[in-house]
Amino acid sequence: MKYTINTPEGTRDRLFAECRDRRRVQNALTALFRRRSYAEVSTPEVEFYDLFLQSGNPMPQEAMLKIVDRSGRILVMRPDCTTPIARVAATKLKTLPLPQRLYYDETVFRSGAEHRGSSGEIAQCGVELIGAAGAKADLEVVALAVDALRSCGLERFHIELGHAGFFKSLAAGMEMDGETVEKMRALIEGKNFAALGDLLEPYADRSACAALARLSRLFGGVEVLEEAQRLAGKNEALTYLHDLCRELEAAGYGDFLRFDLGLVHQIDYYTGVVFRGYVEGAGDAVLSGGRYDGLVAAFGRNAPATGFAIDVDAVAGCLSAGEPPRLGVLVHFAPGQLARALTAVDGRAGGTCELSPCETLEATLSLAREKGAARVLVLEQQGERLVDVP
Ligand SMILES: N[C@@H](Cc1c[nH]c[nH+]1)C(=O)O
Repeated sequence: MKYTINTPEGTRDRLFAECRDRRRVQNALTALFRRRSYAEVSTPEVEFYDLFLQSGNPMPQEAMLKIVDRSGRILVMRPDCTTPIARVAATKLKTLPLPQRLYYDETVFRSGAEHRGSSGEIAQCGVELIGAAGAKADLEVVALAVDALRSCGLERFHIELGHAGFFKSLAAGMEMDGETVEKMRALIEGKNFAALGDLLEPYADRSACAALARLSRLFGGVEVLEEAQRLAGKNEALTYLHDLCRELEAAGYGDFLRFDLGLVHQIDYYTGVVFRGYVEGAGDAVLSGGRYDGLVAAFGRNAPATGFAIDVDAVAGCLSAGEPPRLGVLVHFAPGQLARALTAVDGRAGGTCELSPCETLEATLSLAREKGAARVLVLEQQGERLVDVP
């Protein structure tokens, strides 16, 4: 018989330290979210493909893992937590007063090389603040994004802020057809300057052209907003970002903030402030989010919203790994002594003491040697003794 030993593309097994670090990050994040009054929700791992169609297809179809159910309907493995939560907010939570603060600790599934290359199965911890428009909600969520990364033990990271409205207002001034705008968005996102230059050439007389050509270079400190204003004139999105940043600076978050006006998410439901979190020294973003004011309305309830998700494994990979616990003691117990044996294990730090399944003390000693335990605790009807492993 031939065994199947590989796992499907984009998935892998995670062992010991990886599970422990992932759990540590999840615990830190969910504890913080609960402290800020976010309540946990969980949605199914599979959804109807139509759900994503109905919400305006926020992500490319080829990025979704599809399954066909018994009746022939197309299902997708949850490619995003925000869209199903928008569905829940518009339906099951319809009678609850807004805003609602929700958090999740779930896995999303994405196919295609552009989704973090090696991993199509992404553990996400995130929040959605649903039913709150305006600067105070954006401030709350960006501050929470910084605090969330700090709560995991990260110190050297930053959040890059952009605004979906800036690109949209510039594109509107270009009088381009929708397809060309999409092409331009992809070139800006991919920082493909040469092709972008070619695409913009016929539009050189439009006033927004210079700003669009520079957009993917407009990242850095507050001076970026000034440069953008020089290129594009006074713009609501720029003023909004400027004011938001001032408030965040006053609250002590300034050191963690940068701007990236060329930040265009691949997910397409964003309408306002957008942001990503980067850990210094690591390439990909570990956090991604922003304002999405039209998504809940796609399911029948008018509710502006904002939120973010953190890639748990990416954060865990940036933390310095702690020492795993070392096995020190094996417990060899006589018949009738199970309760005492368990008490002995429970009384020591997790992972440092375990039961021996062996019938004879010789076998337990040789097991202890093999596993590197220094001692064996022998529990008999009368008394106990600690034996050094020779
Ligand atoms: N769902 C988004 C993150 C997000 C949460 N809320 C808003 N945006 C993602 O997976 O990138």
